[in-house]
Amino acid sequence: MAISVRNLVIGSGRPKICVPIVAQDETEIMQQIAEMKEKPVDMVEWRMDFLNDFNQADVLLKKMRIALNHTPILATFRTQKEGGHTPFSEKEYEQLMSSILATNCADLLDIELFISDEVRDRLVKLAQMTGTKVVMSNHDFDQTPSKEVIQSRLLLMEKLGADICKIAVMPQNSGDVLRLLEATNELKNEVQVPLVTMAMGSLGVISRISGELFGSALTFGSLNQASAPGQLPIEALKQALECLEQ
Ligand SMILES: O=C1C[C@@](O)(C(=O)O)C[C@@H](O)[C@@H]1O
Repeated sequence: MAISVRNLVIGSGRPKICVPIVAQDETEIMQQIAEMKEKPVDMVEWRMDFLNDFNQADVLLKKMRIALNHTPILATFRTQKEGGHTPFSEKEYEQLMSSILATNCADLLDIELFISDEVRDRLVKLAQMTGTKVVMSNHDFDQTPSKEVIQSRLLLMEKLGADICKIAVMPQNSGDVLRLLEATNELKNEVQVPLVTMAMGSLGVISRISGELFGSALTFGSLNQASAPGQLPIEALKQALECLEQ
């Protein structure tokens, strides 16, 4: 099923292109936003774990909201155990995410499935109260779990209130990529929310462009610096998606 965020429909038609902002401070953030202006960007993900200083994150987000006009913003703090850049306690995670929600400037918030149950559930509730969509996520940078595990994690996310369920895995061989695609394809008509799945690294590139066929609604493309291995530059990603568009 598709959802709308501002004017963007996620979950029908070609996968939408989400571009991560990977920046240390306001100057870099604004430079990247300016560079995006000419590019086919459907949504921006702000990877807050790359920031030098988290204290001003809410103030920065308000400025980004203005600079980005109507482009939807996904706010993400990726924890280190799931591939993030900076060590952070759960308490800090919850405080940062709550301060982001209080601005009402993020359209979507990434909440990790495996943060503690209490923090996760409190943040989901807070996001719902502020009308912010929840992208629940899980990342495995070492391997690709079994099809059953991939599917059960995505189903659990839906049950816990996710508006979008996302999983990224690391394939060791082509069979792993196929399993991720099969898990997605089988589940796409069983869930009521859009799925976002990807196999990372060079082996997994096919999964970043084939979402319309197999059921992944969003794909991450890089501006200058990739936020995860295997991301294609935005223009190449757009071209590949157009080639495969049905
Ligand atoms: O969850 C994801 C997906 C991702 O890990 C990728 O593989 O493209 C990139 C991250 O920035 C994002 O938060």
